[in-house]
Amino acid sequence: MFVRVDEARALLAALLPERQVQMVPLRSAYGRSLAADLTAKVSHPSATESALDGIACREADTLTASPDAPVRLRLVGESRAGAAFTGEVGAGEAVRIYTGAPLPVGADAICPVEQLQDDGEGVRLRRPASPGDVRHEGGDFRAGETVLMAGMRLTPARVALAAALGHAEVPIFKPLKVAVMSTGDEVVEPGQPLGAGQVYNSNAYGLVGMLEEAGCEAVLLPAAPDSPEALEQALASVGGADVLLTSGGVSMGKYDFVRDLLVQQGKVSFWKVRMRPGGPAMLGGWKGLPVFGLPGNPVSSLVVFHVIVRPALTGQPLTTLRLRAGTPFRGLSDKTAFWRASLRGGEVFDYGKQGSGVLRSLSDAEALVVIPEGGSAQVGDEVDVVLMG
Ligand SMILES: Nc1nc2c(c(=O)[nH]1)N[C@H]1C(S)=C(S)[C@@H](COP(=O)(O)OP(=O)(O)OC[C@H]3O[C@@H](n4cnc5c(N)ncnc54)[C@H](O)[C@@H]3O)O[C@H]1N2
Ligand code: MOO
Repeated sequence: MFVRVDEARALLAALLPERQVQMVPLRSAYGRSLAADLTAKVSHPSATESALDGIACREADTLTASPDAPVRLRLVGESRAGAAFTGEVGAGEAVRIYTGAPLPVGADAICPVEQLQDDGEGVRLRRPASPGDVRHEGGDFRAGETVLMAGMRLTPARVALAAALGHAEVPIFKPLKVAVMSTGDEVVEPGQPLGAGQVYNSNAYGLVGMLEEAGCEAVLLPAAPDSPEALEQALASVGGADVLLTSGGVSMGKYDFVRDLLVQQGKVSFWKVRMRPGGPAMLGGWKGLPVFGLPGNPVSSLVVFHVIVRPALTGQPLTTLRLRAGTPFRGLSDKTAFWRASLRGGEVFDYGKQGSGVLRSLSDAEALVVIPEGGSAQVGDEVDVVLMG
């Protein structure tokens, strides 16, 4: 079955097990997906407070203040974080105040120290005090408000927000356990000598990194040689993974045994996706284990992971931007093209070397330009751009 990119994503998502939920301490929450909405236990700010170091006073008293005609107010006390001023600020009065300290009753505006002349008992304001420098109770969020939604990825900022909401632990979807296995007689581990016709196993290391970025538990398996028996043995030893990613052995060659094994002994959900690079990708199952066969070419394997596997594993859609093309991008009549591209000055430029073996391009190019089937783009046209992390 020859499927579109969105169909491939949906078919993979449908083979994944139902996600289990677990509570984790905030320290371990980064990168995970939130399994339930999070509600604020407190308001932030918890009280109306000052955004600056200066004085709190009544705005109305200070409207005429200027460098040439400063307004003088009498100091009646101090408000600092943890020790609020308990009196009331009356007309012509001011209270020294610090960033984050509660605004005293009666005051409605702040004037920063930079605009004050202090004579010990009073202050002269060179400009009117500003109500905009008051931070209102609950201005950020209110107790009881739902602030973080189920399904959101916990970025560092969202972990910080969960802490501010008052949660010490958060419910997350248990990470999927994803095994990675390269295949091919020519594939050699880095650190070993490289013989004629051999290649270092780069795919597995890129994939493990991308899985960890996607919040999955990655299991790196030894590379399997090109023999049906060895491959079958390797698959039988996978045990415990929610899904297996293989690289290599899915194309038309005589030694493409991943494809053969799934066709002969397993189930094939699809073989080939209407995309370039990465067309020969396949999805199937072997004895209950979902197997996603990534193409061996290094660029193909990482691009297919990025645009199909990652969104399916995380449930997060692929984020695309609209940017202007700085170079033309050709299209393909029957495939979506994902061309490696560089970003400069708000425009996107063809990286040039689009061969699927040019691993360097993945390091140099920050983005993929998506040209839909039958489309193309000229200089100045807006195109969809996928950022590569
Ligand atoms: N006659 C055809 N030949 C090919 C077609 C086709 O449609 N007709 N498709 C081409 C496309 S597109 C791709 S992509 C590749 C995919 O092939 P396989 O998935 O079978 O991958 P291999 O043949 O095993 O390897 C391809 C290439 O990648 C290198 N490789 C493999 N594994 C790794 C690894 N772990 N790390 C680094 N590099 C790896 C391998 O040495 C080969 O150079 O098929 C085309 N052929
Ligand atoms: O997917 Mo192949 O990547 O076009 O070389």
